[in-house]
Amino acid sequence: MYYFDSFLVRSFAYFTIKDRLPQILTRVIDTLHRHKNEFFEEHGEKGIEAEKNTISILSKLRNELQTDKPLVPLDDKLPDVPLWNQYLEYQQNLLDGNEQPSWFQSPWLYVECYMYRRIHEALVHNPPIDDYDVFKEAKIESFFESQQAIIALCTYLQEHLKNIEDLDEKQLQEELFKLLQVSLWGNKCDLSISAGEDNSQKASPLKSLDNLKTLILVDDMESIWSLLINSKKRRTSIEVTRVDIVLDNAGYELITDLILADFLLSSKLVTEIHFHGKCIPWYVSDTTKQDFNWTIKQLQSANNRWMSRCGMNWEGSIKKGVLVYHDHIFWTLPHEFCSMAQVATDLYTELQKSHLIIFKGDLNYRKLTGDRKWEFTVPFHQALNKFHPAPLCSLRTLKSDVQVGLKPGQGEQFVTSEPDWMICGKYGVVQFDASL
Ligand SMILES: O=P(O)(O)OC[C@@]1(O)O[C@H](CO)[C@@H](O)[C@@H]1O
Ligand SMILES: [Mn+2]
Repeated sequence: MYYFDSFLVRSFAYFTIKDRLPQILTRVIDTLHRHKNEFFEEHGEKGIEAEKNTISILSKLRNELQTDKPLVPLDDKLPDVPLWNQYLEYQQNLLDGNEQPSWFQSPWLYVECYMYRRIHEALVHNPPIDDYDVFKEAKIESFFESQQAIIALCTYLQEHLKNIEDLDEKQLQEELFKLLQVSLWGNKCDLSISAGEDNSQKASPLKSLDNLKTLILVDDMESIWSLLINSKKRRTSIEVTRVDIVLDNAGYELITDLILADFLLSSKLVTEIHFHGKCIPWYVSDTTKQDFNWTIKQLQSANNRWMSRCGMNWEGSIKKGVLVYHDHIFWTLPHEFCSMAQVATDLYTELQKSHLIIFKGDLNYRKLTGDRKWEFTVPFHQALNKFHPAPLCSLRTLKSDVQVGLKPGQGEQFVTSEPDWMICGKYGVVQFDASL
């Protein structure tokens, strides 16, 4: 480990930038090669030309990355370009005069986000394939690889929870805890950490919960339960209880989030759910609006009756306005969340309407905590650095070396027995922050 301009450039970060990011770029180039005919059929010669140009831009990008070239401003005229280029200037100002931000010499969080935005820029510059999602194939494959687990969850929701009104409070709490854990462990299925290798859910999601419980390092599920049940008890017939879920990966993880949302609505713990997805293809498997709509349609047309019932119900909830999908450019900027109030005031104001914001996944956790090398025992509230639009919680499996809110010795216990405990995705947290 070494310090660089107050950012600790960490060994895992270096591995990611030097090895994993080029692998991801290579997969993207390979995907474009493999879809050449599709581009020709759809767009003729123009499609082939666009594919060729995009591949050469991405090959050049990969070389820049691998040879630690300076980071350059974006120029694809999309609305987020000024924010990206201001951020580059901010990074420039952190350095002394003659140095320039470069791939190895800039904060990991920034250069990784920057790479995904540069991939998008390469496509945007090459109509008519400018709206092509280079990760779509991987996300779809991951969905189909997780079919058994998805069927198990839809069956559980439709069969086991069909008489949800008859459940008493204790049973309701138990079901909430189960589905919070299913949503937490759904976060293991992320294609960025696997650099695109299959990372689908094979085991039955509900059967494995008990022996995974000990792997939850921070368990604030009780706090989430009391916030929701008290809000339900206090709520008059015309009032709203709103939960926002800041989504992470498409495929299996998105299903776990939809199942959790359905339970929250059907149990009347919550009256509306707001989902937040990404505006552009991001970190290989993150959910875009296209992924969200495709997933609902896919369920509806499934030949499994419980899957299609879920798909119909969820489309109905969207039509009724109790399930709302948002996407804001802030989620695909490099900024830490403590700057949201300044950088994306409209989004911060929107999130202030929520009673509970659930942040899914590791990248969101890194942005919540500013991706700093905090001491493990620093309180979560302190690491949030005044980011607090509403009570919030993180459901995150550990895939990068930042963790706060642990008890003394809880992190240190792994240093010898499991040195990669923070990056292997085996451990998780359900970490809650109540109020300012
Ligand atoms: O946010 P997610 O999907 O849980 O994880 C994103 C991730 O795979 O990408 C980064 C490493 O490349 C890390 O933040 C993390 O490992
Ligand atoms: Mn992700």
